[in-house]
Amino acid sequence: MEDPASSATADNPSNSTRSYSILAFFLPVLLLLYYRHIFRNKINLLPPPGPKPWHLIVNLNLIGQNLHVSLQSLSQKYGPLMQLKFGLETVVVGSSAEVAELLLKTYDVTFASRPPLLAWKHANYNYLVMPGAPYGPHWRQTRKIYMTQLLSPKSLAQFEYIRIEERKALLFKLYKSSTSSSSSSSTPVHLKERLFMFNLAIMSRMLFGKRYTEEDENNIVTPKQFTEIVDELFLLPGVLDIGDAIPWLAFLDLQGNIKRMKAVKKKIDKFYEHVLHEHERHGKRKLFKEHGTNDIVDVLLQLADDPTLEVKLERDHIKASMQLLKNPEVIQKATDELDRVIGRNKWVEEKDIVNLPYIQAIVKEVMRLHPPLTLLAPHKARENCKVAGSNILKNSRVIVNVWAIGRDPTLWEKPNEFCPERFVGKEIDVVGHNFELLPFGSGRRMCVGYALGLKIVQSTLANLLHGFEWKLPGDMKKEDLDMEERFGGRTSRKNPLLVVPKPRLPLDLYSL
Ligand code: HEM
Repeated sequence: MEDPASSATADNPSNSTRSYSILAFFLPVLLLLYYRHIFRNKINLLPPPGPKPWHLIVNLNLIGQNLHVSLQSLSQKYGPLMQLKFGLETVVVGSSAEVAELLLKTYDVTFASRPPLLAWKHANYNYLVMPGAPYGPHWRQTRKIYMTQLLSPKSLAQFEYIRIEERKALLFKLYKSSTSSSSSSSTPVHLKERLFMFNLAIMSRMLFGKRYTEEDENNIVTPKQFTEIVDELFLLPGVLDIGDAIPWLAFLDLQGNIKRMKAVKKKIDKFYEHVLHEHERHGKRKLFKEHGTNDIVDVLLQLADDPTLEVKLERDHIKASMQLLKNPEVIQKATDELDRVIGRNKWVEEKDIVNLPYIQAIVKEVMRLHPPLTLLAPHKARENCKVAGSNILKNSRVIVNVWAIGRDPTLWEKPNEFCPERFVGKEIDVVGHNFELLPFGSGRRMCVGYALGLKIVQSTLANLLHGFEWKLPGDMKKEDLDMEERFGGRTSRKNPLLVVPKPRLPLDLYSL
């Protein structure tokens, strides 16, 4: 009998016809599947929407003086997740609470690195300073040191005496200027400048064990030199440098920024060397023996001898880490709360803040409308990542516009109005849990000093309102107040805020 299998030979014409018809039937299906696969991948590869780049200048032509404002208006056209080109750099911008949550929480680990900006290379110890450090063992270890040594709840409590002394000194100086004028009207004070110096004094004592904000012949820098250095260090990472956008043009230093970065690095290096020598010379005899506390330089010098550290602390690591460095009704409500809770016979202490919900609401509202950093420090994508249906490419610079989120009309009623009441009785915090309010960021790269920053801001604001009535100088009206931010590393009023303080507590409280 003939084996049916043996009859199915290649040269059998009926068999070949059957194969062709099967192929003819499946080919369109296979092609369809293949094209669907290609098409779908192509969709997967689509970047976030954004303006079309042109030539070398690419999207830089769209950026005005205030980057956060330009980015906000572009995002109104292209959406809350958009992509731009700054030179050769791919820049992805998140401008809504949802997108911020995706970037900083859902895909936190993907976006936890920093782009290698020139400022972080030249002025900040070759990316060793924590805000500019790439994700990895050095950053992890530095962050741990800060969280467990300098900025732990215990250290913050130990250093409270510095904040109390500096706050007393600030309030005393404000009182002095309120009484210094011979005429009945007091001299206006440049409040922003005073607060900057106050913060700097606290940080300088906590970090270096000494106040470098006052004239002292033993100090290696004058207060003016010290503040100039700090200003440059804050400002330079915020500049848009052509060398960051087009790296092969960096050597030309077309804007002169690299020269500035190197100059400030030289100055800060000399300063740090001096501080380190002073600490080494004092050895175990602390500069502030009376409180028995170590400043951060002491802590870092001790850690430098620790053989168990994952990354050996070299002198440059230590120096890098040292670099940490309009409504009368509202005022009436705040002072009513202060009078009721604190009374007129004492100053506000940090521990009182929990009982002052209106003061807390004012701080939140200030941080919503005027976040000290309008854009979070840039993050970097460590790998390709699909976010909200768009593909973000590895090495993209990722920016979150917290200023735009704070003014998003879909999140906030009357977003441009100053209204602390919007926070009263609401569970919205500023420490990275609520993505509509992110003054300190969120996730792995969130501000490491948020607890200290908040303590200083809340207690200072409370005492400024408790201790003084505030008036605008002469015939200046509240409408004349300029609340516009200038973009840079740290935002600040474009024009100085001059105000006149008048004491409102018993005079003996103002003495040092
Ligand atoms: C009101 C005060 C402060 C505000 C509003 C603030 C805000 C911020 C923001 C927005 C970031 C970037 C977060 C991100 O990239 O996602 C940041 C990072 C950082 N902040 Fe602050 N900060 C304040 C005070 C402080 C203080 C007092 C310290 C130190 C003592 C500090 C140390 C740092 C460091 C080291 C980083 C980098 C963290 C990292 O890259 O891992 N900040 N801060």
